[in-house]
Amino acid sequence: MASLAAARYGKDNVRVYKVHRDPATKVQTVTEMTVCCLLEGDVETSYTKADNSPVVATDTVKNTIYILAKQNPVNPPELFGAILAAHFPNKYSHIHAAHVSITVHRWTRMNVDGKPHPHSFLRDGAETRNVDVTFRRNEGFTITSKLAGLLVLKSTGSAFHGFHRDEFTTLKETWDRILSTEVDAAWTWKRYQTIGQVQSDANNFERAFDAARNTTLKIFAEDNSASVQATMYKMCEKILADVPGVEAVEYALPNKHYFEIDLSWHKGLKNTGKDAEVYAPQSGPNGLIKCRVVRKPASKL
Ligand SMILES: O=c1[nH]c(=O)c2[nH]c(=O)[nH]c2[nH]1
Repeated sequence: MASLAAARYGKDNVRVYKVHRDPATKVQTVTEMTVCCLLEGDVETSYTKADNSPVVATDTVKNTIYILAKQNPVNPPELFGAILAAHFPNKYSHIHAAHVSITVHRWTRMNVDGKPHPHSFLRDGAETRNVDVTFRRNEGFTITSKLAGLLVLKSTGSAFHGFHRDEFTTLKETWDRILSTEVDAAWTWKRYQTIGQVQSDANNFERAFDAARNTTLKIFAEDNSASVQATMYKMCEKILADVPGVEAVEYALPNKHYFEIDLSWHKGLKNTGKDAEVYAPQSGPNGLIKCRVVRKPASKL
């Protein structure tokens, strides 16, 4: 006997663009995002009995994303995600939860002749701002904000020594190495009960994103890194200290290796250790270091 243990369905890869035109200044502002919206509820018979009657079609989900984007602000994405997620359980009594994931793509305003251009933008990097919002009837909203795909490199100021050694170990200790990673950072907010509560934190979502990005860059650049682990923990600590509404911070950092190349075979060329200048960037394998940091429970004393 089989039984349906979990099910959710909806539309993925819904691409949406929205423009805001300021009539007074004629300045236009654009947002481009990719949305995934999955529903959960009393839809079991659609899987087990080929009964489509409870299915809010995924095409309807896509239409709803467009309509709600027209009728509501799409910024901050945390708020739009919450509006969208709440819509489905509020409209359909047999839908109990909605999971919305939004990827916001960069369109950075162009500077032309030193002045911000009113309606022209550039894609300055693959970095995205993402959110995951789940709304469950009677439970409220869980919101995780993310920064993804931020590629960074430092050419010194990173070491890795004192690690465990045994008969499987070949890695040499280093006191000066290249450190490069593509930052994936996520911070989870305290639970919200109402859209009003999410709305009143709108500025905090914007500030938190800027703080998380600035903290990531500043600590990456300034930390005399003992390891990816030690550096990422400092980033998590700082974000928790700076953003009171955040309960947990997570990072996933690939360690993108740059190998020294011994060129001594060519006329004794010195290119290792302190003489290393030409390196071989590696596509893989790469280290992958993850952590999740939460606030310490308050002492009972
Ligand atoms: O910062 C690092 N952490 C590791 O765990 C590790 N392992 C490794 O081979 N190089 C590195 N670098």
